[in-house]
Amino acid sequence: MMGTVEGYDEVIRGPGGHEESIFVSVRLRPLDEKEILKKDVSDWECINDTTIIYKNANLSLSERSMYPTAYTFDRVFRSDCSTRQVYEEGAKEVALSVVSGINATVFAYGQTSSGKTYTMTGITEYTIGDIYDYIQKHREREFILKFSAMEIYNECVRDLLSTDTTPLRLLDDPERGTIVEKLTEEALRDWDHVIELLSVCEAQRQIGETALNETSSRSHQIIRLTIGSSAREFLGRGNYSTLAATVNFVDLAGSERASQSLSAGTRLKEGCHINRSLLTLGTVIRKLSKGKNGHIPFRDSKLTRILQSSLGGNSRTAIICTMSPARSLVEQSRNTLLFASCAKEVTTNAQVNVVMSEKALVKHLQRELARLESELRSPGTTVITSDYAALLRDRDLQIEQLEKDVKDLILQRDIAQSQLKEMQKLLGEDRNSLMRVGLGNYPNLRIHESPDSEHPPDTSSLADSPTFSSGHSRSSSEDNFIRIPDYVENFQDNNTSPRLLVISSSFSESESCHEWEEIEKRSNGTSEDLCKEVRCIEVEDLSCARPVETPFSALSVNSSGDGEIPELLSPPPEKERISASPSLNEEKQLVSLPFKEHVELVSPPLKQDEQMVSPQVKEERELHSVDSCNVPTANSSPLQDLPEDSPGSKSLKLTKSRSCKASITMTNHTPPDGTEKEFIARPGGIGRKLLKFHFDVGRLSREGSHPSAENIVDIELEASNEMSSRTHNSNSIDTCTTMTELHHENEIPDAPIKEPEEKSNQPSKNVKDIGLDPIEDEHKGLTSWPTEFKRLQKEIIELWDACNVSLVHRTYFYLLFQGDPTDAIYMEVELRRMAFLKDTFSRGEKTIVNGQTVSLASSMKAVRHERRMLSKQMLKKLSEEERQSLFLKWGIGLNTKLRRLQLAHRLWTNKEDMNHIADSAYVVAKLVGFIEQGQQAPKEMFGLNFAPRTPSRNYSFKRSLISLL
Ligand SMILES: Nc1ncnc2c1ncn2[C@@H]1O[C@H](COP(=O)(O)OP(=O)(O)OP(=O)(O)O)[C@@H](O)[C@H]1O
Repeated sequence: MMGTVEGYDEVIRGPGGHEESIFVSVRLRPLDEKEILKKDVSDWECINDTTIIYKNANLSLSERSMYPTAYTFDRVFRSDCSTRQVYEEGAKEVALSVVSGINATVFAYGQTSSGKTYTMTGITEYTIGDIYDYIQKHREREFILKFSAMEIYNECVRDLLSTDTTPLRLLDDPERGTIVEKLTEEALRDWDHVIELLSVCEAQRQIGETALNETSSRSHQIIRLTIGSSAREFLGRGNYSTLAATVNFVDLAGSERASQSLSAGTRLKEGCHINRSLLTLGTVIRKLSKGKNGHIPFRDSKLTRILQSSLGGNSRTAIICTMSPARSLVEQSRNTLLFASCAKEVTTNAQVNVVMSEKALVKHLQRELARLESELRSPGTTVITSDYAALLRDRDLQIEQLEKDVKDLILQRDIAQSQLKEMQKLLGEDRNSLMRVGLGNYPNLRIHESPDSEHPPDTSSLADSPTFSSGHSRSSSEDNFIRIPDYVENFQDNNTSPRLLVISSSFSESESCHEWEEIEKRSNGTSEDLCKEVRCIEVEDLSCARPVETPFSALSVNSSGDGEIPELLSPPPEKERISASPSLNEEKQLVSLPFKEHVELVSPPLKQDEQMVSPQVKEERELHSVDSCNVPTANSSPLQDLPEDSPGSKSLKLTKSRSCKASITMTNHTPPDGTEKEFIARPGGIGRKLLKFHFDVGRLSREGSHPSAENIVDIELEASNEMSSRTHNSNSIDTCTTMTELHHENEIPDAPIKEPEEKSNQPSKNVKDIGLDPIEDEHKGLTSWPTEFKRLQKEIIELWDACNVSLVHRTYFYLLFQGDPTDAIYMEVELRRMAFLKDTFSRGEKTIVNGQTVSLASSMKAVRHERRMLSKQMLKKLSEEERQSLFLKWGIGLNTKLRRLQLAHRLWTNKEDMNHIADSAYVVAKLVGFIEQGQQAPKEMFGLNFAPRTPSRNYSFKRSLISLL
């Protein structure tokens, strides 16, 4: 693992790192002359080595009850303690870790004039002195010491060893953390050189007189010593290794209030900046003290950025809080102690940093490899260490998680199968039913027949129909077909992780097509390679719909992208049709999932769910089924008379959808060898499990009264670990079934959970059967959808954050998926994709997203760029008033520099706070014009594409955003 030692490129953190609390001590200084003159009294007393108390006898009862009177720390120092003692007992151990290759930080915090500089000056000198002593005593090693110093003044970083006052930039290095660009580093020659450099720093440091301290330090000062050491006997041999670490001595500026220091003008401005930095430091410490899980705003100030690793990362840290004993400063002193109390709870995880020469690295890796190999070869002889046990536990957890995933997918597949069965039933009963629901009137509708259909289409009956005219060619119908690029990328991984491939989506809007073409060009794929012709059907509206016995209208569609003219509505060929049985033996399993806004339809229970249907509904269905082949009219739908709350009482409505298509395909396919049996019988044998989840949804659309064929969403998911794979060209969809959406206004499908074992014995559940009865569902152990949604949403947000996903993507996804039960699949798909991405990044690997190679570092960079783009948009998209109110709301000073950039940098940063997420989404949506247009991207695009697909007409911005990914 890489460490963060400035000046060293490749630092390996050795073992032995452990969590350790920051060492916190408090130093009380004596009353100073001014305080004595003002007849101030000393109200604080260190009653032992660890406790300091407030001893004001005049304290009112309410004050006593409000504040603690005793505070305990690792060490407290009385006012008569020398700085040497403070160093020895409060900082030495931490500071000298640096000679052993462990980063260290010592900093002083406290109100102005409390003795921070007084203390830190001594600590710095004592430490460096001891380091030289150590070097003297360890002749067997060669040491290199480098000295640098900086100050943060008014939120600008200045090099204290240079006369150039140009602010230095902070750079983020994914491996080394925050780096101060161009900071001078002097190689130390000897002790005199140290003293010389320290006095240069002192002279350079911004000092300004305040009412409380004539030589008040107005800046935060960081003196940094980097020490590298190597054993002399290996030097020059090429296989040496070096211990490398830095120690920071941080003298913070005074945290006085502007009123107290009577600051005005420049001093007041300084106070604001100092306080902002200190405020952020306080917030960071407070948040860290509660754990490192939430968002820690290190980036909100230069100080916390630079000190990030010292405050919770790879560093040992000691904080000395200095305070005056004066009664008049009691409030400040309490604040200091509060800060110190929080700091006590913060832990860091320092590790030994080892820099290896290439040769040494190779040797080290060879040794490591040999060790691992021998462990693998003889696990029995290897002592079952706690590491090994932990590894096993991890594996178990992974297996558990995978089993859960498999169950979820099986359930989703079952649901889809049952829906598909309904469709097939519809097709089987009446292949021309779609004609009767009005499709014959749509001149632009074309439907593909699967080439190897067992039921060749009877084109004669349709030959004259413009709807099914075989005279259409793709090129002549561009306006009605969407060309969908198949950004199918094989995320081929080792055989322990599922393969995911993917991903395409598109809008029906022509601009979106252009956008796709743009992206296609960028990804070096030809349109032919990437695009797929989509054939969809569309049903005009409710008035055209007939009451049907199944919840779907279904068509077989050949979407192989071969340009063949669609010929006929036909059921899919037997071997490729989804079976209603839960068997996994089919080559592919097509699963339709409900999409809202598309179809609202009569949804009588599936056949296998018959027993779940109330007798009343059954009776009514029987009554109406007689008429099911007739073209209905709005007022002739017999089902309209059904009671509102009966399961089949919803009317069929096929409405417009935007174009969409998406494909997620796992590349391994189940060999038809009964693997599923194993899979079903041995859920624990995850390595041999295969799950295919083919999801294909054709979305129906219309243009006025003449809908155009637009959509197919095809998602095929397959998870396989050990299966021998045969390559599947995901660009071609062998047989797809276009489905309409099942959307029940009142019947909310809940999160599907079902044991795989049950599926062979029990009828598949239709979406509508799940979640209707929360109490019953609870009995069955089903999670309620709202709870599940929140969980998924939170997980996704966390993964976005971890993977540095585009903010625009997050925003669209967040705004589109607000908890509708039919969103479950999108949430699931997004979750999986992000988990995959995170996993890939965590292994330090790159992957390909939309034709571009993406790594953790590049995604980080892209998000930074995106933030800059967003900040630029603020001028265009937000009025002055809106901007100001946002700055205020987001705690950004109205006069601070780079306000817009600051705002952009705060967007989507606090993944714990859902209000923050909602606000961020709102701001981003506003900036990219999403809100303006009142348009929503089709949800399906998210199934499947990582890149933002803004429906915005602001192409240049949109493109630049997309190009960020
Ligand atoms: N423990 C101490 N014993 C004696 N004198 C002290 C002690 N601590 C501080 N002083 C004196 O108090 C004064 C203020 O100290 P110092 O400048 O270190 O405060 P500071 O906290 O760094 O203030 P600022 O934040 O304004 O820079 C100095 O004159 C210093 O000599």
